[in-house]
Amino acid sequence: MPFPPLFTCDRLHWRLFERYKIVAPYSITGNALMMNILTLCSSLSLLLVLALIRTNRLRSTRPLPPGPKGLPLIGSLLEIPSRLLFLKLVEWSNQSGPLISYKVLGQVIVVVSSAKAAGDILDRLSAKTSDRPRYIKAEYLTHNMDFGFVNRGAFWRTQRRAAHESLNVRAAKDFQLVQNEESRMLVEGLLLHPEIDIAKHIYRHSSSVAWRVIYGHEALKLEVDEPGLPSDSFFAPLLLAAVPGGSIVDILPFLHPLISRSKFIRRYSDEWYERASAFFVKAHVAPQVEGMPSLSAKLKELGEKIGMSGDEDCGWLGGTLYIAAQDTTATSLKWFLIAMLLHPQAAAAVRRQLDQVVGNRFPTFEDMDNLSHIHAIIKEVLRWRPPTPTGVPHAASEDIMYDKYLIPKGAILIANSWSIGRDPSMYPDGETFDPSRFLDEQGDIKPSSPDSHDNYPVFGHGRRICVGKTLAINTLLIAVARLLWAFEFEPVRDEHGQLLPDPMKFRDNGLTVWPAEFQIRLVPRFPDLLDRLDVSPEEG
Ligand code: HEM
Repeated sequence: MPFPPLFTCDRLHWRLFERYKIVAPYSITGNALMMNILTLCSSLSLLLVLALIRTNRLRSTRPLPPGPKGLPLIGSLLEIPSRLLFLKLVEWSNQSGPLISYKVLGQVIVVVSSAKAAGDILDRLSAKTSDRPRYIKAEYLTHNMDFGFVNRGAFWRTQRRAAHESLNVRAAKDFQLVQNEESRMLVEGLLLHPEIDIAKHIYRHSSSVAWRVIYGHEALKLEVDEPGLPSDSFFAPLLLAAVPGGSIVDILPFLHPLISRSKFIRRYSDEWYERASAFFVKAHVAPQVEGMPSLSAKLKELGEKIGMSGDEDCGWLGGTLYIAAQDTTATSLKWFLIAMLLHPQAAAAVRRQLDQVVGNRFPTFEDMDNLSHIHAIIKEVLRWRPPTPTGVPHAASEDIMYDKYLIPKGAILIANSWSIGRDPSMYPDGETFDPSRFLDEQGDIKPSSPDSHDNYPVFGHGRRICVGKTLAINTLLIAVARLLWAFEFEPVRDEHGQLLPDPMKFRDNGLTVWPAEFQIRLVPRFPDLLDRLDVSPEEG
């Protein structure tokens, strides 16, 4: 059965199908096929008319920010890579400046690549720039239950407030107990099980912190997965769907009526939703470890007072946080290890401070005020290799005049945190990994620059700023301090010499970008390391 005309084997078809792994509608036959062709053709014509109207409307006002011209009507569709969008955005920003725009089928996408522009547009104008673009594929997957992907409205506000109640700077202190225990387990696991891939240790650690903080259950084990716990790859479709152009239905929204009516095409998303929903709700309602603080426990206690009483709402709030937390934290730790392999002098500088401040005992949260180098190294890792280099896109809810440009209502706004972290006015020589850029002459952390969010531009902006920022930083602080204290990191060698990772080799996981697989050898710094880890959770 041939494809409908739209899907003939041209470059566009190949790119779309190669990227989105769309199942060709081979099963559509006869009249149904004719109807679908007609629907598609009429929808396409409608879309082209809309694109023309939009283009003309914009031409009559101020210009859009500069950027690639693209082709008539389809804009830059063919220039957008199917993977690692951020590399293309960085290239265009380097050519055209800190505020650029491009179009895909009439949709305007504005990319913000300097700290000042991000501060002006995404922070100070956040009343107009904190919506999310519509993510149709994510809607199929989550049924609009993930508040990170929905527009501002009553549901977003209630969920965001409940998340903030449990994760703000003060509340996050309650979870240091979990972070202590988990970072100790990470070191112990790496020491006792060097045969297990380091990525698996890290994945267990970051997932387990999130799992315990959110649902209050026992720690996740390295070997035995929690029954029914979705693997990291399970969440990948959602992370992919949240990148602009990350799904075919978001590029060609006229397919939505067709897809939404076809149970056959939607069945994967529907099954995904059922499985995710069952898992999150079960995790929320199951009894928690007694006395353990957790988001679920708080929701059960406060319930209706904060408008969060239904198990589905509560389960999905936990699920939203779990998805947002585990992969971003694990990705940061992987980039940290790569940075340490490539820059052993930076690791040595931190260890000198660790040896002075904590000596032979296990570092604790109480040491953190005296460990400026640990803070600096985390800021630098997240600046140098932001785990979410294109952030989570915002949308403009009104026309905005910025500088001499128009950012039209409905434009998708991308905070290009890769380039913001290389903004020469704040981070000169941005390609170089140099944690000392954050330290003053006394070795203390320097006051942060304006619009830098405490030199953590990677956590986003405005009303949408990452709600788990403090939790994430605390998880990283204690894990990084303990890893550097416990081990020397060495590259693995083969007959040709050292196998050093290539920091420009990436694995695209949608919103997060991982380093390509790498190998590392961890050498304990103390012969009796295992005994030194034996601390009570309160001390630890
Ligand atoms: C290093 C780790 C992390 C990074 C780099 C990161 C980064 C981000 C970014 C860039 C955004 C989008 C902000 C914006 O739209 O301007 C975001 C949003 C979000 N983050 Fe994180 N995040 C991390 C850890 C966490 C953790 C640990 C949690 C939860 C426990 C979390 C929960 C969320 C949620 C729920 C949102 C959506 C907020 C909303 O739309 O209102 N994140 N994060």
